[in-house]
Amino acid sequence: MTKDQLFDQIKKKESYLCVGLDTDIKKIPNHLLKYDDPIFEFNKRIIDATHEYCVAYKPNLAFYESLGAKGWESLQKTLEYIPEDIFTIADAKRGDIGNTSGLYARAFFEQMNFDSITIAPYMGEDSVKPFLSFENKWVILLALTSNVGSDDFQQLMIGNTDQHLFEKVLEKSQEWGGPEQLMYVVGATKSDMFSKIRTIVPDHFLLVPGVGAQGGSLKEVSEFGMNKQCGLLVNSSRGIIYASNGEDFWEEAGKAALQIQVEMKDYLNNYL
Ligand SMILES: O=c1ccn([C@@H]2O[C@H](COP(=O)(O)O)[C@@H](O)[C@H]2O)c(=O)[nH]1
Repeated sequence: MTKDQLFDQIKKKESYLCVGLDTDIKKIPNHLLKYDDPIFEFNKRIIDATHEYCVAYKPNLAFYESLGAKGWESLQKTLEYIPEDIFTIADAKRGDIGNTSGLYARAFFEQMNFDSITIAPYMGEDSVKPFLSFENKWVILLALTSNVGSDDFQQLMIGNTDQHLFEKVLEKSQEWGGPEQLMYVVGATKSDMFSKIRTIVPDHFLLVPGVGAQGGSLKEVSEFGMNKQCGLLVNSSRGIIYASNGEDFWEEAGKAALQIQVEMKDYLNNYL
């Protein structure tokens, strides 16, 4: 999916919501455990209930890989079930020396047909470039993450400059790819940094986790992070998929997604 096509979807659905498919076998309702593939059955119902209100789905690989071969199967089936016009993100946080990164890229872009993958930038250019050589596929580079530990490295000042390490990541990585194939992860819990980030990457999309369960503010992210093509994919995982753990879980997930979409519609009208 191209940047313009993603923006078209955002305008059509009046939404920049990404639903996180962090499907935990220990958290899904008991009645699904009778199925052969409970994870897929859960995801299928979540997708049915939320697809009208979101423009992206983001399965986090940890939830699938932790189940071994069966988890990979559930992931593949889930990916195939997601409607064609919805952007897909493999939240895998990969990155290694070049030849290894190339194989990770083939795993997620060829074996599986994800639109994008999250990548850790720590190993530098040769670890990221192999992911950028695939047409119509996106790299989403971790810049300023939502967790407390982002203080440890990402928010360190570099040498005698007034630049944080995450700002250097934003600046340097623009030599590797443009806004048509690179996005950045910026946590919703870091909304005070969005204005500064927009001065460095005015045109790129930002994937923003951290609203809902982590307490980030959708309003602040939208006010300070939106650009002329929206430029935001705001993720909520637990806040949507575990809105209820009863038999009605999918209905409640649909309502939780709708509630965010309605708020997003307002912000698109106000800030776009
Ligand atoms: O900085 C980051 C990067 C990734 N994540 C991931 O996003 C979701 C958030 O889930 P919630 O339940 O909405 O809190 C999850 O998959 C994280 O691993 C992040 O939170 N922060």
